[in-house]
Amino acid sequence: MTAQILDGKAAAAAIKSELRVRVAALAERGIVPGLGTILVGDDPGSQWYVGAKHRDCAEIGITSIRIDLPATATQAEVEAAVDQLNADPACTLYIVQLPLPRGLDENAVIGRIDPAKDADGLHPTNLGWLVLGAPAPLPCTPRGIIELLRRHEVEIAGAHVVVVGRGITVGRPMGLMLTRRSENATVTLCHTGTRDLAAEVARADIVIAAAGVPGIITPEMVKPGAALLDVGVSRDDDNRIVGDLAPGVREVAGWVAPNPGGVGPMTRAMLLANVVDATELAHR
Ligand SMILES: Nc1nc(=O)c2c([nH]1)NC[C@@H]1CN(c3ccc(C(=O)N[C@@H](CCC(=O)O)C(=O)O)cc3)C=[N+]21
Repeated sequence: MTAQILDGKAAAAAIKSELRVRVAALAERGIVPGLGTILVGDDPGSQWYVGAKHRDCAEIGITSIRIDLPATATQAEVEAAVDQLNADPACTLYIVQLPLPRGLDENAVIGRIDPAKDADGLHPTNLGWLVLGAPAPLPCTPRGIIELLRRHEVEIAGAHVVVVGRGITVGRPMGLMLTRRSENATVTLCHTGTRDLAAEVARADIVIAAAGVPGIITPEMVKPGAALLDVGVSRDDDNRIVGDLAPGVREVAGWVAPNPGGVGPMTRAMLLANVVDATELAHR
C-alpha cells in the first residue's frame, strides 16, 4: 500500500476558482481587492514565490502592488516601504517576504505593518487575536494545511498532531490553530530541544514537518496510516527543493502532502483568501 496524495495543487486550483467568483461579485460593486508585496534582496527562492503570488492575483482578478528593494536596503528604507503600503488605499492587504536579509530587524518591520493590512496574520496584534480566539487574518501556511486536510476528509478533531518546528510562520501558529474548538486536535510541538523525536512522531495521527531539516521524518518513525505534511523548503546543490520527509515514508503513511505540490500552493491560495475575506468584511 502506498499513501494517498494530499494534492495541494488541485485543492489550490479549486479554491482559486471559488475566489474568482467572489472577486467578480465585488467587481460588480466597483470594488477591486489589492495585494501588496515587499521583497528585500535577491534570494532566488523568495523572488520565485513573490512572482508566483503576483501571477495568482492576476489569475483571480485582483490588483497587485510590488515593492522590491536591494539586499543593501536599510531598516529605514524597509520601514518606509511599509509606511507606503499602509497609506496606499489600493492595497487591501500585503506581505513582507521573510526572511529579511541579515542585519534587518524583522520584528520591528512586522510590528510596523498596519494590523488591518496584515495578509500573513503575523502582526503581534493578529497573533494575539488568534490566542484570544477572535477573528483576524490567519497565518497562510497553517490555514492552508487545515484546508488541505479538510478537503481530503482527514479527521482533525481528536487527532494527535505532532508539529515539528516552532518557527513563527508555521509551527508556532499551527499549534494555536489546531487546538481551537473548531479543530479540536491534541498537539505536540517538537523542536531542536525535543529529547526523543521518534517516540513523539510514532504517536501521531498527523505529522506537520516544518523543521527545514531534509529528511528528518524517516519511515521507521511513522505510525502506519498517518497523514504527513511536508513543509520543509531546503535546497540541494542543484537548487531543487528537498523536504523534511525522507524517501520511503509513502510506504507507511496513509496520506502524504508532497513537496512541491502540497502545502506550498495552499499557502499561496490562503494568501488570496485572506485578501478576499478582508475586502468582503470591509464592505459588508
Ligand atoms: N511573509 C512571508 N509569507 C510567506 O508565506 C512566506 C514567506 N514570507 N517566506 C517564505 C515562505 C515560503 N513560502 C512558499 C510559498 C509558496 C510555495 C510554492 O508555491 N511552492 C510550489 C512550487 C515550489 C518550486 O517548485 O519552487 C509547490 O510547493 O508546489 C512554497 C513556499 C511562503 N513563505
